[in-house]
Amino acid sequence: MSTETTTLTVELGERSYPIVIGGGLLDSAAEHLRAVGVPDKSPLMIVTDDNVAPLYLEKLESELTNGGYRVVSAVVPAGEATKSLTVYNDLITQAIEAGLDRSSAILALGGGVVGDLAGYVAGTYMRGIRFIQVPTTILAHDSSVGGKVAVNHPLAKNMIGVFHQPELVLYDVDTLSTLPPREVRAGLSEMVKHGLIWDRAFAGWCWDNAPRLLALDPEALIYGLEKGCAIKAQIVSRDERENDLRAILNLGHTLGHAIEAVAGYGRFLHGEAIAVGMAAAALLGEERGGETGLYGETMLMLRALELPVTLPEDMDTEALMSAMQRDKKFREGKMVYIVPTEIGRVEIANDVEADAIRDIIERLKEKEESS
Ligand SMILES: NC(=O)c1ccc[n+]([C@@H]2O[C@H](COP(=O)([O-])OP(=O)(O)OC[C@H]3O[C@@H](n4cnc5c(N)ncnc54)[C@H](O)[C@@H]3O)[C@@H](O)[C@H]2O)c1
Ligand SMILES: O=C(O)C(=O)C[C@@H](O)[C@H](O)[C@H](O)COP(=O)(O)O
Ligand SMILES: [Zn+2]
Repeated sequence: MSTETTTLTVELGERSYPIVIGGGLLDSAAEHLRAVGVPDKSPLMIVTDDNVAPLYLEKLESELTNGGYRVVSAVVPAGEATKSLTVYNDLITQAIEAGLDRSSAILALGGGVVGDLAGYVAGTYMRGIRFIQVPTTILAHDSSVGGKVAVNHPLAKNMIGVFHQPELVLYDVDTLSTLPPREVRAGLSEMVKHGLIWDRAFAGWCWDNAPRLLALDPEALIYGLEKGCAIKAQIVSRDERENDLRAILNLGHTLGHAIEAVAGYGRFLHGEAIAVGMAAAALLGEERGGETGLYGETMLMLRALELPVTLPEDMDTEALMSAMQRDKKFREGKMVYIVPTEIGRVEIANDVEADAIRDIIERLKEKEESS
């Protein structure tokens, strides 16, 4: 996929950083690291997973080595279960053994799992060292931007983490050509989320262009990724630490994270669980007086992207309800839900009754039975 390079900026004062999006960027990684001031006297550590390593690790290692950097690499098992304190501890050990110091950078080469995990290592090793995101999934247009980094606890997603912004997001879209179709679909879930929370026209565009996006049409894909990154960057710039506005990026996540934890990490991909969560949120929104057709249109969009919109019959409603109590938006005894009011607009609501959520969960199961 050969394309022009676009650079967006996450505006965070002296911690602002570029998101560079284009084809062939792995081949010029050293130049991009230098441009953001990563020194070459201290070793760098690339963290990647065992699916991505055979595809892109050697290319990145040799580019950086040829560019004058000293590089060590750590390969973790692919999959959500890797976002754990156990793997985190292994990576800290490898960083110490490799002699990483406070001028070193950690590079995350992979999807959101590697990005969140490596970012948490970078954010805590010696109280925080430089961090570079090198995303290789569609979903990672979301996860690589904004500095939320974490590992999971068996009881709750992303429960152990920090905010640690990267200094560069280097998004080589050529890497996306090797993504398995299920991962393509899961990534598009967060793309359409950016439309559903912020930009009605973009949500409509994702719907209209679903076949092109699913087929990895380069023009459509790059437009969608740039637009998604731009929306995320705007929101993060206005509310870096989720005091208020940033919570809207959590559309579908209260239920989605509960689904991931209750099902067992990895059974539902993150983007799949979030799609079910967004369907639930749209149903809730319509019932609370949102625009007519909100639920129906959201369902059509998600289905056009071939995403799940129902829950398996055997999913335990009360287990989901308990897991939702552990959501990071739960404050002062109140659940907070991101509820659509129309396509492209959401409210942050703390007055949703638990029974309304229970009822919606049951109805999402019923829909599967009748289809
Ligand atoms: N920090 C944030 O703001 C944020 C935002 C959204 C999601 N997340 C997190 O991101 C994670 C999901 O990320 P993901 O969907 O990228 O999952 P992932 O990192 O597990 O990647 C998906 C799968 O694709 C493989 N893969 C990655 N790149 C590939 C490529 N180019 N070619 C072939 N295979 C490739 C991986 O090995 C993995 O098996 C979840 O843990 C979620 O909580 C974080
Ligand atoms: O960046 C954010 O803010 C988001 O909410 C983006 C989400 O897509 C992402 O899954 C995030 O990791 C969820 O954050 P959490 O605070 O609910 O764990
Ligand atoms: Zn998410």
